[in-house]
Amino acid sequence: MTLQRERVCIIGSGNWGTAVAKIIGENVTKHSQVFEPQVQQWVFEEDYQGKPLTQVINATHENPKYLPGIRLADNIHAEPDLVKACSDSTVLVFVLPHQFVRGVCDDLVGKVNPNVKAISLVKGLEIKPDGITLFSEEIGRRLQIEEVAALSGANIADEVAREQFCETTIGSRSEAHGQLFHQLFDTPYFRANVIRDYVGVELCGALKNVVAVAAGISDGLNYGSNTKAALIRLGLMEMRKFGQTFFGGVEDTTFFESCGVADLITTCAGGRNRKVAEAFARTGKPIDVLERELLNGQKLQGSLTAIEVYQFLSARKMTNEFPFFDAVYQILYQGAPLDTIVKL
Ligand SMILES: NC(=O)C1=CN([C@@H]2O[C@H](COP(=O)(O)OP(=O)(O)OC[C@H]3O[C@@H](n4cnc5c(N)ncnc54)[C@H](O)[C@@H]3O)[C@@H](O)[C@H]2O)C=CC1
Ligand SMILES: O=C(CO)COP(=O)(O)O
Repeated sequence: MTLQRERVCIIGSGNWGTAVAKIIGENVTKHSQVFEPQVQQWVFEEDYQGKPLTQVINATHENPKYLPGIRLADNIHAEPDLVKACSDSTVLVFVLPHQFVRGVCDDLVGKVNPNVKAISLVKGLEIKPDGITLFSEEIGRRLQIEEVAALSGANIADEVAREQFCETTIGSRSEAHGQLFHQLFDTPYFRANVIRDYVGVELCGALKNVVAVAAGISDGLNYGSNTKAALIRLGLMEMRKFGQTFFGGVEDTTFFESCGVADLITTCAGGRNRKVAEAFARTGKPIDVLERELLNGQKLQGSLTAIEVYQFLSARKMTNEFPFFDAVYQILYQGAPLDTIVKL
């Protein structure tokens, strides 16, 4: 009997999506008894210097818009048609800015095999005033996929792409899926640890972005390392409280994984949320203007998550129980003084 090999599709091709494509392209070749060699990558099509980006990627094996200077394996095929990219696949890797997940899922309803295995690398939460959902659960519910896993960690994409050692955390309810995703992602320079607490993995990945905004504001005020460390600690406590209050089962040990305290440290030191928040503090320009000016099409997650968390808490009259998250929102969007962040 010959076992069916897994066919992988990566949904997304930004900075992280491209770094992950590099890892996946190499790992499917390494584990050739488990995975088909060809990997599809859905690319949100755009013009790059007069040519479609997918054409450029397929010709040069590089995504010069979102991860310049990094070569992808030849087995990565950039595909502009979402349904075509996914329809034949048995493994789906969602790696999109969180504001686009809803639209992508809308386009995929009824188009993917229900036995497909899926993992979300999205750092954000599906928050509406009336409720809060993890993207793994939202993707699973919308596309009728069982037990969608999550991956999150201290993983600044450019550093991972340059093969600088780091760790990551995979949260999977299913042990078998956890093992499969370990084979798909783990490398000597990107060490993956599989745990069961997918809820904690995703919550950390989403909420640390709001803390990174606070860290950027602190940098913009020329405060030093002590202040940033204090903000990281205060933010971490509030992340934990948010998990305990709205998601009973988050385990404290998850905060000690790469997705927890390690991601807070790296994002608050070198991430995009930090960088744009620092510019906000220095210039006073609106965040969306700075995002366009500084990120060349890459997207912020923390400033949006700050609004979503605020609206969610506000609808429950609970903003005063989460003063850190409230302060970030008030500074970014309500004109509160920048140093509100150190007067909690
Ligand atoms: N960049 C990083 O260092 C890391 C990012 N992440 C997370 O990975 C997720 C994806 O982020 P990146 O790959 O960095 O993306 P990015 O922010 O670098 O790029 C934005 C992406 O969105 C696409 N896009 C634009 N409009 C769209 C639309 N209407 N529909 C669908 N896609 C559209 C663009 O083509 C581009 O691929 C985010 O949740 C992020 O927080 C996680 C770890 C590291
Ligand atoms: O999630 C990240 C690193 O783990 C990247 O954070 P930024 O989106 O702030 O760059």
